[in-house]
Amino acid sequence: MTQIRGLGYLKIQTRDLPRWRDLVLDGLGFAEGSGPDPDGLYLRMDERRARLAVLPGDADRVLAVGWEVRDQFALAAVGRTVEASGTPVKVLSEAEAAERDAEQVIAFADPAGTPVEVFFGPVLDHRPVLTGRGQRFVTGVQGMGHVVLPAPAIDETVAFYTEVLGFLPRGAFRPAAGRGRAPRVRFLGVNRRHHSLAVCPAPRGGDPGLVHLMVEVDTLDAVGMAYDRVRGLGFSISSTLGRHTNDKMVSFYVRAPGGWDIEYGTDGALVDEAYYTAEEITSDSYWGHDWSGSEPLAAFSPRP
Ligand SMILES: Cc1ccc(O)c(O)c1CC[C@@H]1C(=O)CC[C@]2(C)C(=O)CC[C@@H]12
Ligand SMILES: [Fe+2]
Repeated sequence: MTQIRGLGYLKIQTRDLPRWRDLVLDGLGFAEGSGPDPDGLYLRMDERRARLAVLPGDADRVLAVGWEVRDQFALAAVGRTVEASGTPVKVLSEAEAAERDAEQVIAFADPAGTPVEVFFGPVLDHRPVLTGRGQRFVTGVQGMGHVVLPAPAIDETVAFYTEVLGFLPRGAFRPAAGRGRAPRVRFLGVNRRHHSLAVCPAPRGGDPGLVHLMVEVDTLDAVGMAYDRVRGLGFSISSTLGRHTNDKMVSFYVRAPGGWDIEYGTDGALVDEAYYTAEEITSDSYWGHDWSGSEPLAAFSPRP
């Protein structure tokens, strides 16, 4: 069994912070929090100080995917296992951990080059979470949501997450275009959320290093209102509303500055490990999820 309990936080860098503010505050109704960088944008979804941190910079890229473990013993165990696999692990200083609102943090890169952090002891903010539409984000024991990472060497990356970090296989998808040849998108889970991570075959690594971040809210109305609002703000809809066949989530995808998406969904299923077996889906959705209007994802485009 894995030590990892869920997706804890995501830290990214952007060249267009004002547009990010519009998207996540006005559009998607995240609550504004605070953090160490006075110029940074810190977003709350629950009692955590910041689940999503958006920092200004000269490139659009992921700075850290933060995975949460129970305590210092679990963190030490993960650190030892990752080191033993031949991946160098950095133990962050107390100041660096405090900057992340955690008691202790370790950092390393996965085989695709994604900056990974594992932490325990998140600092809480007990003030009410004033979301834009009064929606509640579905977090708690399911973690913050899921991330989809591009991986040029997908097998090696999946092996790292499953064999070293202990993520559980939660099925696969082979997009129809390349059936029989295309490598599978692989879904991986650590809790009852169907997937906390998916690894997507991509021609290259590098920036932005993300395909999408999925966050879940408690009602379909909140999803519909966010859909209307981001369109009103002029954001590009990468995929229309639809229901996925594996996690049963009803969601849409909106393009964020930087060439990757935020998936905003509701009604995700809960996996019961007592009965679950990993399956291969042959369609991403029962209905909807029309990607035909999507601008190309940076992760799948040639480097400019
Ligand atoms: C198939 C699927 C199920 C549940 C999800 O949360 C989810 O994001 C997906 C992936 C959707 C979709 C896909 O599978 C084919 C490759 C796609 C189009 C991408 O390039 C980004 C989203 C991916
Ligand atoms: Fe997703």
